Amino acid sequence: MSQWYPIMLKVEGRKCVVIGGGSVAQRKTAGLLEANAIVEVISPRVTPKLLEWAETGRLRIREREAQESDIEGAILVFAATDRPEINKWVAEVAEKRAIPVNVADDGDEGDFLVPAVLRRGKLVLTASASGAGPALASRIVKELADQYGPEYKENIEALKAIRAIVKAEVSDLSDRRALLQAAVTDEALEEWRSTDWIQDKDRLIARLRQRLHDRRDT
Ligand SMILES: C[C@@]1(CC(=O)O)C2=NC(=C\c3[nH]c(c(CCC(=O)O)c3CC(=O)O)Cc3[nH]c(c(CC(=O)O)c3CCC(=O)O)/C=C3\N/C(=C\2)[C@@H](CCC(=O)O)[C@]3(C)CC(=O)O)/[C@H]1CCC(=O)O
Ligand SMILES: NC(=O)c1ccc[n+]([C@@H]2O[C@H](COP(=O)([O-])OP(=O)(O)OC[C@H]3O[C@@H](n4cnc5c(N)ncnc54)[C@H](O)[C@@H]3O)[C@@H](O)[C@H]2O)c1
Repeated sequence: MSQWYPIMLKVEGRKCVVIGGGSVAQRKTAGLLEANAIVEVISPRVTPKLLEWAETGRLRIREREAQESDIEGAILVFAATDRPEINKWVAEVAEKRAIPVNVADDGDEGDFLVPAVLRRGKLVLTASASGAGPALASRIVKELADQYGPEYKENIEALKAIRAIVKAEVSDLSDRRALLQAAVTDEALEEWRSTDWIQDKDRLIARLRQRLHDRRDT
C-alpha cells in the first residue's frame, strides 16, 4: 500500500470530471460541489439526485459511456463506474495526460484518495485510513462531529478576525504565536462567541495577554 500526502486543494471554478453515475459517483460529486468545483458527470445512467443537480444547474451530465476526450481540461478525474476495466482505462488515459485520478474500485491504482470529511464552515476535519478501511475513516469523523459541534463554524469566523488583528498589531513572532495559542483554548473560543472583543483592538490584545498570563500561572 502507498504512503499518501494530505493536502487541501482549491477546485473552485475548475473542471472536475466524474466517470460513472451511481451512489459512489454521487458521493464524490457532492464533495466537489461543496468546494464549488465545476463538475461534469459522464454516465449512461445516473442517480435521481445527480439528475436533480443537473436540472438545477449545479453540474452538467453527459448521458453516455465515457470517451477519452471527456477528461480534457479537467484538474481531477474520478473513475467511479461499476466496471473495473473501464475504471482502469480511465486511470490510464488520465495518467497519460498527467491529470490526477481517483479510482473507486482500487484506490491504490489512482493518484489520490478521498478521505472522510466533516465541515464546520472553514474548519475541515478529515480522516483517512489510506484505503485500508474506509468504514473506519467514516466512523472517526462521525465521532469528531460530537467533539466539534456546529458552533465551530462561528468559532472559526471569530478566530479569523482575531488573528488578523493580532498579526497587524503584534510584530514579535514568538509573542504573536503565544497570543494566538491562548486564543484557541475551548474557554477562549467560547468567549469570542459571547463577547464582541473584535471592535476594540487594544482591549482584545490586553485580554489575550491576560489569558496567556493566567495559563502560565496554572
Ligand atoms: C471515506 C469515503 C469518502 C468518499 O467516498 O467520499 C471513502 N469511502 C467511503 C465509504 C465506504 N467505501 C466502501 C465502504 C464499504 C465498506 C468497505 O468496503 O470497507 C464504505 C463504508 C460505508 O459505506 O459506510 C467500499 C470501498 N471503498 C473503496 C473500495 C475499493 C478499494 O478497496 O480500494 C471499496 C470496496 C468496493 C467493493 O467492495 O467493491 C475505496 C476507497 N474509498 C475511499 C473513501 C478511499 C479510501 C479512504 C481512506 O481511507 O482515505 C478509497 C481507497 C478510494 C476513494 O474512493 O477515494 C467514504 C466514507 C464517507 C463518510 O461516511 O464520511
Ligand atoms: N470508493 C468507494 O467509496 C466505493 C464504495 C463502494 C463501492 N465502490 C466501488 O465503486 C463501484 C461503483 O459503485 P456504485 O455503487 O456507484 O455502482 P453503481 O452500479 O450504482 O453505478 C455504476 C455507474 O457506472 C456507470 N457506468 C458503467 N459503465 C460506464 C461507462 N463505460 N462510462 C461511464 N459510466 C459508466 C453506470 O451507468 C452507473 O451509473 C463499485 O463497483 C465498487 O467497486 C467504491
